[in-house]
Amino acid sequence: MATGRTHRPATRSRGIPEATVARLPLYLRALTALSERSVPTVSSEELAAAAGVNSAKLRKDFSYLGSYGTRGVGYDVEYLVYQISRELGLTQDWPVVIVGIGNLGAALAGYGGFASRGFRVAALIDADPAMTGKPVAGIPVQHSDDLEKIISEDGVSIGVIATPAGVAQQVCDRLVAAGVTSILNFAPTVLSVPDGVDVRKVDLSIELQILAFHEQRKAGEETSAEEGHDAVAEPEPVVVPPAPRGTTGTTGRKGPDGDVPAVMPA
Ligand SMILES: NC(=O)c1ccc[n+]([C@@H]2O[C@H](COP(=O)([O-])OP(=O)(O)OC[C@H]3O[C@@H](n4cnc5c(N)ncnc54)[C@H](O)[C@@H]3O)[C@@H](O)[C@H]2O)c1
Repeated sequence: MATGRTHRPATRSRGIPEATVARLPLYLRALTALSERSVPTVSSEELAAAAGVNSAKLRKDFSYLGSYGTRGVGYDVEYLVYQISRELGLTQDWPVVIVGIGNLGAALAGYGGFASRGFRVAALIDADPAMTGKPVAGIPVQHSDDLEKIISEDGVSIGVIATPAGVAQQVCDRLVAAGVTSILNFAPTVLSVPDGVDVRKVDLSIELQILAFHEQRKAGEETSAEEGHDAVAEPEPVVVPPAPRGTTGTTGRKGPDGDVPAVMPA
């Protein structure tokens, strides 16, 4: 079933760059917080700071949405919430299935942030017969034998994989064959999917490893400062050219605002 990795162009069909798409949820989160405080307008600088993005980049991103704000007033918060939600496809309900209802799957099932962002947990699926029928976060778990039936009946296009790594590819293949075209993978394995299927991977241990790298670096800098001599000279940075269009870069670590840094340590 799996025929290879998905390669997506760096620009979506409607002309919005992938890096901009990756920042839209950051703007939306900041705008939603403003909306909840009934703040009517926001300047690009304030919103950029709240989203952790540079303000020139924010203005460029919003220009793709056709949103330019009003000089001296800023952006209308409610209208931007609507525009970004519409762009991200969040003005419609997305049924989601979670496969693998162990520690992680159960925690995800109970996560209120899905529903509030337009993702309805349509079904919880697990291979363990002892789990079948048991309610988790108020939803009865269904057996994985019925996966295909559940996907087609609920018109599900997004699947979350929270199974052990060893079965994740097989689960992924079944989800895709049943009609799922977007997968959020928590299992620590690389999934192969046919063209037209998007996979996003979440791995908290990788994030921790990156933090460990920075901690180690900070500790090294402090030791050098305490010893009263200059830190060991950093090697010259190597300038990494941007990946060619149409490829999925894997070497660059994404910054918080979705950028792949152009300069990486040697
Ligand atoms: N991405 C992250 O940051 C992160 C964090 C924690 C755990 N994980 C990963 O998430 C996965 C689940 O972790 P966990 O602690 O919940 O494990 P767990 O053992 O508690 O749960 C796994 C569940 O998957 C079910 N399962 C097994 N094979 C299945 C199949 N073929 N179809 C459907 N269900 C199946 C099991 O019955 C079990 O209920 C693991 O791969 C783990 O490494 C990732």
